[in-house]
Amino acid sequence: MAIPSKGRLVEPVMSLLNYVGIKPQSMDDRALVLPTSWRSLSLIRIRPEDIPSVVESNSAIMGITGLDYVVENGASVNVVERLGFGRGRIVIAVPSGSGISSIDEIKDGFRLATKYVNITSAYFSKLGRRVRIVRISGSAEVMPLLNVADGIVDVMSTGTTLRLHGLKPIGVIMESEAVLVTPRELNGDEREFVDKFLILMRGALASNGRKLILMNVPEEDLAAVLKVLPAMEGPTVADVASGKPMKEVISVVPEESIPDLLPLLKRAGAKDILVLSIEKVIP
Ligand SMILES: Nc1ncnc2c1ncn2[C@@H]1O[C@H](COP(=O)(O)OP(=O)(O)OP(=O)(O)O)[C@@H](O)[C@H]1O
Ligand SMILES: O=P(O)(O)OC[C@H]1O[C@H](OP(=O)(O)OP(=O)(O)O)[C@H](O)[C@@H]1O
Ligand SMILES: [Mg+2]
Repeated sequence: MAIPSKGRLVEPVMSLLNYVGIKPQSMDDRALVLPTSWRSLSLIRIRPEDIPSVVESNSAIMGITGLDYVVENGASVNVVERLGFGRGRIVIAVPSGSGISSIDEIKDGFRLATKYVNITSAYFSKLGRRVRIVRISGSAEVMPLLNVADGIVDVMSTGTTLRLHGLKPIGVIMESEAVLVTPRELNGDEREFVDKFLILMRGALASNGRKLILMNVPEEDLAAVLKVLPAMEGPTVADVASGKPMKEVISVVPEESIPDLLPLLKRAGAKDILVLSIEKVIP
């Protein structure tokens, strides 16, 4: 699997893999190939912008990178999952005092500094506009200040970096987030491996923020307890083998509901409440 060697995505990708149960076996931060606790899986650390090419050539059967880099690269790969982190918008931004407030006001010859050369040129070609693209590989926000360009196309998340450099967004070209990509063609074994990974990864993502809660409830209090208890699909109510008029109630609830939920459950009559972490949810 190709994973980012630098930048924003490194940490969330490593923690996602950890969640799935994949642990790198090398601690050497210079190592580009990391064997893992899954014997048939190695992680290859690649620049995020190069990951689409590596996956397209079948040299890795999976890769995690930004959707923006997949589009920019133009590689023919399948985007099999959106991962919900590394979210941003690729925007066109101009100096706040420029008097320009929409893309329509960007005329032929306008200089745009960007590392998203292909995305930018495709966008303006479609509009029939001939902008001048200044290829850079980072620090885009400073380029208008230096008069290297009249505006930029770059990723924006909170907008802080744009504001800090006297820029304002005037249009969104695309939304981006981290994605899992695979080659167009996989053999049977590879497909099986990717499917196994996907089941575990979706399970880990779905379990995020959820807790398993179990409790004993005297039968006469059951209705009151069920009234306050949220559940994924209705709580499970099971008999307790003690012979007492007692039930065991099991449910999966959002983690943030726990502080409010516990006193409500106690008051409703629940006893011996256990709150447990969920490793995976496989539908
Ligand atoms: N502030 C941000 N918030 C969320 N996602 C971001 C942010 N900045 C970049 N990304 C996304 O993270 C991915 C990898 O970013 P990376 O660190 O390589 O680049 P960058 O920070 O955008 O640029 P550079 O390192 O070239 O300045 C990209 O897909 C990008 O869209
Ligand atoms: O809209 P904002 O929330 O301000 O985020 C946008 C900024 O984040 C990214 O840079 P990053 O912080 O990763 O810095 P670097 O890539 O220059 O190290 C990106 O290149 C933008 O400059
Ligand atoms: Mg960065």
